[in-house]
Amino acid sequence: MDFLQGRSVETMVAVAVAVVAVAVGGALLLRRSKRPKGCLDPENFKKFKLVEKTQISHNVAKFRFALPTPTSVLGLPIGQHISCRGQDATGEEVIKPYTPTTLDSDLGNFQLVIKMYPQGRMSHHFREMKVGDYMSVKGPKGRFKYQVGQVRAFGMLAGGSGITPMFQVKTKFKALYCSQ
Ligand SMILES: Cc1cc2nc3c(=O)[nH]c(=O)nc-3n(C[C@H](O)[C@H](O)[C@H](O)COP(=O)(O)OP(=O)(O)OC[C@H]3O[C@@H](n4cnc5c(N)ncnc54)[C@H](O)[C@@H]3O)c2cc1C
Repeated sequence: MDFLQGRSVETMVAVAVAVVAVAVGGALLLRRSKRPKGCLDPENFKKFKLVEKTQISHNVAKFRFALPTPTSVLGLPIGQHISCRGQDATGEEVIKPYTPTTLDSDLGNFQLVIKMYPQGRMSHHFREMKVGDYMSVKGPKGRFKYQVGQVRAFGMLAGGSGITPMFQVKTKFKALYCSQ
C-alpha cells in the first residue's frame, strides 16, 4: 500500500470507507441480480395459460395458470394483487382485481381461488374458461408491502373471497367461522 504512505489518517479512513461502500454495493447488486425476475408487467397485460381448473364448491373454483418456464416466479409481493382482464356475458371488456393464493416460492405456476356470482361480469369469464385458454394479467398492484418477520402476529378479518390474501401471510391459521 505504497500510495497510502505519508497520507493523513483522515485520508486513509476515507479510502477505507470508500472501499467498504463499493464492496457492500457490489454485494447488494450481485444479490439483486441473482434474485429471479418476476413474470408480471405493471403497465401491460401478459397472457398466462390455464392448466388446471378444480371446482371446490357449487360457486368456487381453483384456477392454476402456467408461468413461462417450470422455474419462473410470478413476482408478486405478499399482500399485493393482480388485475385480470376478460369479457362479460355481452362481450364487453371487464377488468377485476384478484389475489393469488400461491407465493413466489411456488415455481412455474400461480393459482387463483374464484367465487363466481350468477350475474357477475368477470365471474362469467372465469366460468367459461377451459384448460388451455389464456388469461390476460397485469400487476403487481396495491400499496401494502409485507416483509417476512415484520410483525410477530397478524389479526385478520375477512368475508367471502376476501380470504384469498390471507393465504399469502398465514403461518398459523385459525378459521373462527366459515359458511358454505
Ligand atoms: C384486492 C382484491 C382482491 C380480490 N381477490 C379476489 C380473489 O382472489 N378471489 C375472488 O373470488 N374475488 C376476489 N376479489 C373480488 C373480485 O375483484 C370481484 O369483485 C369479484 O370476482 C366479482 O366480480 P364480478 O365481475 O364477477 O361480479 P360483479 O359484476 O361485480 O357482480 C358481483 C355481484 O354483485 C351483483 N351486482 C352487481 N352490480 C349490482 C347492482 N348495481 N345492484 C345489485 N347487485 C349488483 C351481481 O349480480 C353479482 O351477484 C378481490 C377484490 C379485491 C379488491
